[in-house]
Amino acid sequence: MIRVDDNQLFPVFLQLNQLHTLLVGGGNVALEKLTALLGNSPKSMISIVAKEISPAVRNFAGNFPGVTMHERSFQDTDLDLVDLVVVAADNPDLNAHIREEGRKRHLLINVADKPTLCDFYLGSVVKKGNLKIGISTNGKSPTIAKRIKELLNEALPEEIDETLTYMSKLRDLLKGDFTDKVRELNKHTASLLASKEGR
Ligand SMILES: C[C@@]1(CC(=O)O)C2=NC(=C\c3[nH]c(c(CCC(=O)O)c3CC(=O)O)Cc3[nH]c(c(CC(=O)O)c3CCC(=O)O)/C=C3\N/C(=C\2)[C@@H](CCC(=O)O)[C@]3(C)CC(=O)O)/[C@H]1CCC(=O)O
Ligand SMILES: NC(=O)c1ccc[n+]([C@@H]2O[C@H](COP(=O)([O-])OP(=O)(O)OC[C@H]3O[C@@H](n4cnc5c(N)ncnc54)[C@H](O)[C@@H]3O)[C@@H](O)[C@H]2O)c1
Repeated sequence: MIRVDDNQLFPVFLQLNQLHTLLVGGGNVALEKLTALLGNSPKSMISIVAKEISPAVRNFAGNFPGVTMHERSFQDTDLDLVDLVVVAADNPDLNAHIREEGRKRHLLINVADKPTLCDFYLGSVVKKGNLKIGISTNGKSPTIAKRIKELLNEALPEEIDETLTYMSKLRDLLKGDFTDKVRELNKHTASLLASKEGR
């Protein structure tokens, strides 16, 4: 049986465009994390620090005005002006050092593919307009997270975004107190579950 307390992750959705992220490393894994960060938040402010920045990272990052690149070794002062840190370097001692220095500054840190060094994990993401679903397997299998993403991507219609926009407009139009509005909004969405209830 699954014990719920084994899964301690608390999901949040960050406004990365309002935060400053440091990415340490400029190789393949850095490119993957950069793609995930900018794919979701193209206006992110990201500083990349790496001894070597690959042409692929350079080309991709060049499309985003919020990204700055610094081709040199990491230094502790890189942590001074940031809110979040993602480490994708190929040096375990450096990972441990950044984690230690980051903790001193109360920063949240992700060390790519090293769950024990992470304060937060990146997740698989399903996006349909305003709808965004983050998927985590509690670090057990990112491959399964990716498959569930593919499944949900196929199952959810693109029109779901129109429904969200309609509901947002409807909420603004509704009169009455909070309870009245919630009752009305629930009435309007009941049909979304009708096929399930009809079974
Ligand atoms: C979701 C996604 C987001 C992203 O990276 O953007 C992500 N990994 C993705 C893909 C992926 N990564 C790996 C594989 C192949 C192997 C496999 O599946 O095991 C695949 C699949 C593929 O590439 O097809 C390798 C891997 N990853 C981790 C380990 C270490 C370990 O497990 O101990 C190893 C083994 C390294 C080795 O063997 O050396 C660890 C982490 N990877 C996480 C996130 C966090 C947990 C998320 C969760 O709770 O589920 C966590 C804990 C930390 C973090 O990195 O944040 C992204 C999906 C992209 C998509 O949606 O398409
Ligand atoms: N490539 C993969 O598919 C993969 C899969 C799982 C795990 N990993 C692990 O992830 C890590 C990164 O992998 P990668 O393929 O991106 O490696 P990589 O060699 O392509 O990139 C490593 C990056 O770290 C930078 N770096 C190293 N020391 C630095 C320092 N002191 N300051 C600043 N930058 C520094 C390098 O310049 C380089 O840009 C490795 O530990 C690897 O074992 C890689």
